[in-house]
Amino acid sequence: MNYADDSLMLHTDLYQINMMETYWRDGIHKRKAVFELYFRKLPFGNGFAVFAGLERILNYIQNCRFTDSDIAYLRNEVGYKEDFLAYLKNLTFSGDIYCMEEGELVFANEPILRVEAPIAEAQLIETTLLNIVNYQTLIATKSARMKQVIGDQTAMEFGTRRAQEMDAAIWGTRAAFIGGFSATSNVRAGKIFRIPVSGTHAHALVQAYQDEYKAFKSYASTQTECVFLVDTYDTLRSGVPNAIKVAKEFGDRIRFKGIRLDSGDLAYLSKKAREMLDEAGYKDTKIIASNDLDEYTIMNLLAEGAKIDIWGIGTKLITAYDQAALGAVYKLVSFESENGVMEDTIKLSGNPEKISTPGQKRVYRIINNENNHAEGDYITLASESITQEPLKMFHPIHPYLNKVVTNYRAIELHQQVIKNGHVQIQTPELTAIQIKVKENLKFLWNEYKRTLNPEEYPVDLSKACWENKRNYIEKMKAKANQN
Ligand SMILES: Nc1ncnc2c1ncn2[C@@H]1O[C@H](COP(=O)(O)OP(=O)(O)OP(=O)(O)O)[C@@H](O)[C@H]1O
Ligand SMILES: O=P(O)(O)OC[C@H]1O[C@H](OP(=O)(O)OP(=O)(O)O)[C@H](O)[C@@H]1O
Ligand SMILES: O=C(O)c1cccnc1
Repeated sequence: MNYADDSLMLHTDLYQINMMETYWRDGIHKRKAVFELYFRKLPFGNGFAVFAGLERILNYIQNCRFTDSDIAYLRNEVGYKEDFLAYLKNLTFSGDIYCMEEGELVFANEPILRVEAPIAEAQLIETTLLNIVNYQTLIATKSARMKQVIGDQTAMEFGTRRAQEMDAAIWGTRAAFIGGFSATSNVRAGKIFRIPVSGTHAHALVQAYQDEYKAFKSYASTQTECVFLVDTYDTLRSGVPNAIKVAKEFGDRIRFKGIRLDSGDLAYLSKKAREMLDEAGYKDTKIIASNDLDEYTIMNLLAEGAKIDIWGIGTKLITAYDQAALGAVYKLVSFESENGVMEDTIKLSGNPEKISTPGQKRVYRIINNENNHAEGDYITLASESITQEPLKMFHPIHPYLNKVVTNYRAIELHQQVIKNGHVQIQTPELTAIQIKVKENLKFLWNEYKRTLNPEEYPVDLSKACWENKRNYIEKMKAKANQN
């Protein structure tokens, strides 16, 4: 039997539904749970990450309802009983979600998103939320990292053909745009998200005509904006001269926008090609480079004085080539007890970095008013207020690393995006999110933004949050020892 693929409700791990059943049969499924989503280590050795994924999360939550085919599948193929299926059939997401804005800079071990919901519902959505945030944030971060190196020059996203399937191409393209890429070759992403689409042509065009000059001529006869790919046979002996020849022949009938280099020594070839274009009077014609580029090759090419104006980047961006996963997790930090009181929860680990921080929390960015730069992020318990001045910040794992900040402002990074299951915000235009990333980066000292070995940006706990964590560690260890 085939089941219609008509919802995302089963886009979760089986264990979530099994746990939901346990909670439901035990009658605790409606008890309020607080889960926080965060990652433990910044990707790519970068000094910051860029959060992306909220738009898709909101779409998902809005459509959170099991369809008939979902229920039929769970009944026929997984074997849940009718009473539990009846509960699932009527379920919608009824909780609250607090989240950073897309484009916010985010660091290790701070909650990006917080879910406050009946535990069964909060559990159900874990896998999808992680799936979305882990990928989109990874690609937005890779894109922003590349853009830090590229600076004000243009970066074009070329990755669809190499992406891990279609969803990755589409949402990865969106994340790449958030991180600072200007355009994509993926026309569907252009249609869905209104990302500018742009492109040149492939080697196949030249091969099809078996003659570079003829191929460029046919292209120029049919396209008004022309970027010629000049490396099919010999970049400097035939590619660039043929591009110039055709541009001259067509004159005002085309816009000779550029040439693309896709192999060989891109520094050397770009310099020579620039000379040839300039000599022929095409000073405004751009040089586009592609071929397995990443932030390191680009850094090298810039250091070599390459005359490249536009960077076309595919594989190493869309697949997050040097780090396949962000590793974000979703942890229960507080749960309603039998008598209706919220009690903090903790996950212990032999590795101090993996011990979760109990309690519902708030995250603030502390901006020094004197220099308008971020001193770090400050995590408090939700019950605390942050009015005390001066502010003592200390490292959560090495508390002797601390500092006192006096003249500052504290910007809360979470906003409520879902209330009782309903979306509370208007999602911003994609361009506005991209601009936000740029603005956010201005608050960061260069030491945190450099590509190689950036300084570690402080993410500190308030005293109350830290003491709460220490108390819970001791309490749970003592309990474990009694058993
Ligand atoms: N001047 C340069 N400095 C640093 N890296 C470069 C330079 N020129 C090219 N590269 C990079 O080096 C790699 C070149 O790869 P490789 O030599 O395998 O391919 P190629 O020159 O494209 O040859 P092919 O014709 O097989 O495609 C690419 O990642 C490219 O971006
Ligand atoms: O190198 P990337 O960063 O992944 O960028 C995308 C690559 O895709 C194309 O090559 P491909 O060999 O697929 O097609 P082509 O025949 O047009 O060169 C293009 O020429 C780029 O080299
Ligand atoms: O338009 C291009 O030049 C392009 C598109 C996809 C992949 N590589 C290059």
